[in-house]
Amino acid sequence: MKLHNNTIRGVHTALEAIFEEGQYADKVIERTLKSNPKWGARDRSFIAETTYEMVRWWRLINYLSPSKGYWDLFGTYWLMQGNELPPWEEFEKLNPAKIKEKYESLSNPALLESIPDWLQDLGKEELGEKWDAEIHALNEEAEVVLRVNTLKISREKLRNRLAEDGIDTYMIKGYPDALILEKRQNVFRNSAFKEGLFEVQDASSQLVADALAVEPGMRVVDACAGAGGKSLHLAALMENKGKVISMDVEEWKLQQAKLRARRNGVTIFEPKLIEGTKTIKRLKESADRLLLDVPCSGLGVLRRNPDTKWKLSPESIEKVRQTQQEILQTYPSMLKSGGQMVYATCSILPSENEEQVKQFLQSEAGKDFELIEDKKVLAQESGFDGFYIARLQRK
Ligand SMILES: C[S@@+](CC[C@H](N)C(=O)[O-])C[C@H]1O[C@@H](n2cnc3c(N)ncnc32)[C@H](O)[C@@H]1O
Repeated sequence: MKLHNNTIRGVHTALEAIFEEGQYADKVIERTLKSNPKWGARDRSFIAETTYEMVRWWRLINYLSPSKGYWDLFGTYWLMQGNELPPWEEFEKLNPAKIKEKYESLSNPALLESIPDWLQDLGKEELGEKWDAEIHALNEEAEVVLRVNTLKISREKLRNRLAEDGIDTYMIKGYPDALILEKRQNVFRNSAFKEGLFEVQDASSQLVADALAVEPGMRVVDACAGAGGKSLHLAALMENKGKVISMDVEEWKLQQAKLRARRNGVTIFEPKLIEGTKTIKRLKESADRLLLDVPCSGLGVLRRNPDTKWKLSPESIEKVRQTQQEILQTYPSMLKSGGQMVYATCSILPSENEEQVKQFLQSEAGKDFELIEDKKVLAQESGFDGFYIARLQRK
């Protein structure tokens, strides 16, 4: 592949914003790509993919590179991918044989998987022998998965329609609404997306709404709805009949959800900002189903958000665990007797998952609840994001 100076500069600008200004990788890439309308489709995918991959392998690249200069870092990354460097003066300091030798003499697993030492220790402590294969799987590039909006089109019809536009997809067993892209490409510009015929949503994430066993006509509360990914799925499973009350503490996310609901043709969506415990109390025993898709470390979705590795800390994970238990202690009161709820995270750590549910069930707030089943979705086994999904019933 031929390298171009100006697209590499695009990658540098993005990396600077991510590592020096602490901005989120997805937002930075979106902005970088917008900054130069002259870049074609190939340039754009080079910038997006290279930035993501360099963020993913940042610790390892920094270790192998002769300096912290962006040209050295990029050149090191390029060589790590098995490519050759062009004879540019920017790459003069790089010695491919030296980098290879340094890589081959490595044995520290945290360096090899390019994660912080504390994360290696935590992963081992929580997942034991499953950790090594899990972090390896979480370092792979994610596939692009679509969720068909069955309110507007069937999976088969959407598949044919996308194929006409050169977007080939395949289906997999166990994920009734999913289509997986054969080849990574930008689907947001496709007319089918603009018409609300699909959303981009990982296959594991699609299992969450399925687990809630909703039916048309029910009153469903999605208490941590964010930008509404799972609310939209719930509404589709409910055939747009009943009510989906989508709550969050961040108003801007609910605004985004509102726009997406419109595009998806979802009319049973009702956004509700959580302004304190009062908002929760007002909905006491009013829901047939409750989804708690709680904030989490995001360690199950490192493939998609590799910058999470560098933003997390043991303290931030502890803080998020506290929020998870606070939510479990108060939000289930919104569920009617006999109703069901799902507690879900995109984390693979038992301390955010089954241990939280156990603590809830043993507490006063959980005494009327029982666990029906739970699913620990590991990336190494599923091939998709890591998730935890527990289904509980209120007696
Ligand atoms: C995992 S995300 C939700 C993703 C969303 N369900 C989806 O499918 O796109 C967790 C959400 O919980 C929200 N959140 C954080 N603290 C909360 C709280 N105390 N109560 C309710 N939501 C909260 C965050 O703003 C975030 O949008």
